Amino acid sequence: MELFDFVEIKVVDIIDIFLVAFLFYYVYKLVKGTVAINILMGIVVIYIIYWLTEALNMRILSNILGNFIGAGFFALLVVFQQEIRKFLLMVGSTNFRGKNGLLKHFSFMRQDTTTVETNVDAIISACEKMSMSRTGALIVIERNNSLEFVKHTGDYMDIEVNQPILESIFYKNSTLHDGAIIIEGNRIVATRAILPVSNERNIPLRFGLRHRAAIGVTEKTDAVSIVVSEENGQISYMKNGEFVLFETLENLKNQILEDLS
Ligand SMILES: Nc1ncnc2c1ncn2[C@@H]1O[C@H](COP(=O)(O)OP(=O)(O)OP(=O)(O)O)[C@@H](O)[C@H]1O
Repeated sequence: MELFDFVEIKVVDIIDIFLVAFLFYYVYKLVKGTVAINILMGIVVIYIIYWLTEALNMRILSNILGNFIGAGFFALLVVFQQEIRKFLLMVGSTNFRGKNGLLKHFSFMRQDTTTVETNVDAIISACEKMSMSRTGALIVIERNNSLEFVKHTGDYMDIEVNQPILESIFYKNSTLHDGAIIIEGNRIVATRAILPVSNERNIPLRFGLRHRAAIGVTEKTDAVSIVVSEENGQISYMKNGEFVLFETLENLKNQILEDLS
């Protein structure tokens, strides 16, 4: 008799294992570096103790922990509200989109059918210029999720994206320089918009409100944002509630083009 005769692995089991691994990977990615990781560890410890008390037939303790775990499921939805939201956004927007993405074949599932391409060249050139002159800027580019809720906090506009316009909006003495601009397709549709600020604890302290706001909008929607720091001219790119690292502006341009495709 073979040792593993009793183990029958079907294709479905393999898919199951992959999906669980995928789920764990994303849960870990979301909670890594946040306070949520401590809560998650607490839950794992309680679950292990519960499992042990069950195995050892310790009925009172296992009953108490069992009830706690049962009710805990709903508590988890509240505690991990931000993370669950981020996770659903990540699953729903990032990984299956793109030129060859799965959702491309299900075009009826997309809210937006914008065909006008954003002038990414103009955005990058403007950022480069603003970086050299230490001009602070915050640019948000809409993807599938509507940004109506942030647009109405600023002034509605309808201007074509081009380098001089971007530079003049963020020019220090301009009346429009404060807050964020929102880009839809190749139009600047709002200026002076106030974005939701991220509460993420693992954002380094050297980043102030402009950077937190740029992260915040990408946590709540699938938009991408670009910041030019007034303090040091550094250009940052944010997506899915995180900084996206890049080496050169050419890399950044290609990354944005890929994310918008
Ligand atoms: N919630 C927000 N939504 C949109 N814009 C914001 C928000 N909070 C701050 N800003 C913009 O960021 C500007 C500077 O903020 P702050 O100095 O705290 O940012 P920072 O991240 O340190 O960036 P910098 O490196 O440019 O100083 C503000 O004057 C404002 O224009």
